[in-house]
Amino acid sequence: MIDNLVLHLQDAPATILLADSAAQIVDRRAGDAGLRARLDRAYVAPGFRYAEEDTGTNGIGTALEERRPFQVSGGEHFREALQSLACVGVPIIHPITRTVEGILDITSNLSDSNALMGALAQSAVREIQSRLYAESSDREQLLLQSFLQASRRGSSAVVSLNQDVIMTTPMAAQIIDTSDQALLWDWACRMLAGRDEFIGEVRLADNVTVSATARRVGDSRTPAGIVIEMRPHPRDTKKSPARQLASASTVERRTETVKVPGRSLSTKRLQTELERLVAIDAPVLVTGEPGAGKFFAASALHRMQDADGHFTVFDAGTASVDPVAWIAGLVNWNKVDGALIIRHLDLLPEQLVSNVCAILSEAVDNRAHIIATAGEGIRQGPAGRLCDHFMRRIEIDPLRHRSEDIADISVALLRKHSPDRTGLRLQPTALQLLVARDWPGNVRELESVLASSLLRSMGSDIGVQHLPDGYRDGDLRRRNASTSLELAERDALLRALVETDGNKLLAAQRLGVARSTLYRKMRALGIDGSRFLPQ
Ligand SMILES: Nc1ncnc2c1ncn2[C@@H]1O[C@H](COP(=O)(O)OP(=O)(O)OP(=O)(O)O)[C@@H](O)[C@H]1O
Repeated sequence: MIDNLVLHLQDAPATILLADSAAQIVDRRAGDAGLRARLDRAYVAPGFRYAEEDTGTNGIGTALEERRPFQVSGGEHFREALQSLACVGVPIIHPITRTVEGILDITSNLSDSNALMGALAQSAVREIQSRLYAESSDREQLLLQSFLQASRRGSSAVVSLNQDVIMTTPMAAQIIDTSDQALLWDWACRMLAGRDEFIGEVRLADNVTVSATARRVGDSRTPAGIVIEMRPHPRDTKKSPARQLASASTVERRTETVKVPGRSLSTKRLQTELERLVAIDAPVLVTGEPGAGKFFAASALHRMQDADGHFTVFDAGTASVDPVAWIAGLVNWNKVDGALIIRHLDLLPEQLVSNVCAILSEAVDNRAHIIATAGEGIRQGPAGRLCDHFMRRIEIDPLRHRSEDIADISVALLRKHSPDRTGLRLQPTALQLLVARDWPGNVRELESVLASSLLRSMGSDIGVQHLPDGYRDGDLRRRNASTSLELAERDALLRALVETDGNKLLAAQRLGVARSTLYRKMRALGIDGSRFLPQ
């Protein structure tokens, strides 16, 4: 490569200097006799070192220091002996390791300098770098590609490494020191044993703690290396001045297996979805009807992600009481202190939507743990545009679509309301009645029915006689609806009634039918009108 460049400069009054990563000249080529003599007199020759700290501003040392092409002419040189020269130095950066391998410099007499010198040096260096890339192994190339992919993804600090090489984004370079390479490698190898991805916290050598996601690159038998995406804890971004070379210690998040009560297909799907989301640091939106268990699922997910961490709950439904204080609280939410759950996002007052949008965008960048719950209608309201921030969604089915869950959920709820009386159960006939209902208020309604039944049963199993009024009647069944069309109609009708708080006129308008039609349909489909508020 250098020989090629020499050919280019054969007749030009310029010389090519090659320096190593310590700014020591290792080669000098081309240049006429006059220039060579001048360079000799100024000690610009192999064996001499041109580090900026020793020689001041110069083409080699300053380009090395600044890691970028650097042009310097005449009097801009610090040393007098160099002031009759013009130089341009270009760092040769290894494409895999990103370390500066050396400097290619073109020097001429000041009177002969021209703007093309810089372009020529840069194109030569590009050529050298692409050869270095071609000569690197497949493993290193694969590692580089994964590194670039992760770096492009977002704002976290990225480190790619194996036993031989380490690549860092500028942000990562601020966080880690050279001594951290072995430490990170050791941590990631231990954590990735038997899996492809691990999320946890790692304490670096100078007590900087970072949340890190480590991913294996390549197959498990012959891995090319590991990509680690790190997010420093804000209090740790500045390294402590007294660097303590303590040994590595890993602070892993303790995860917990949470089993959602229920045996329906819908609950099994929910369980699988929650387990999948545990490893993903992205905002999650949980939607469903009122009382269906959105918050229950959100807190289960949080416990699965971080069993010991706490979370802060903000209820968007109460934001209109004091919007300024509400949004100030949200802005000041400190991600270090755990996860954030925003309930009833669909009820967020319109005036706060933009502020929450900004907070969510930042959270997405920081991969903070945010879970929001909302009614299914969120898309239609002003808060609809917030949905775009949630790449992960969970939908909680209404209880009437998963009546197989009622037995298991009842056991959990009875235990919750009567922790001392374990083994307390619903008698089969009572359970049968409960299973046959529509539950427009979903699990919340079931919970309040069971809580009041418990008071009546005074410690014994719950029978039909203990159920509250209106829940003992076996005729109030939904199972008269037999076809899927009828079931769909029932759902639409019930939803409209729930959403309008039982206001039949509004529900009929929402459905686009006359009120008389609504009553007729309710009777035909066995919907109990008395369960909704009288108009
Ligand atoms: N699968 C479940 N097992 C046991 N309890 C549940 C389950 N789902 C919900 N619950 C309980 O039911 C009640 C209502 O649930 P939750 O508050 O999660 O509903 P929601 O969908 O967030 O309601 P809303 O949006 O109306 O506030 C809570 O007390 C919750 O603990």
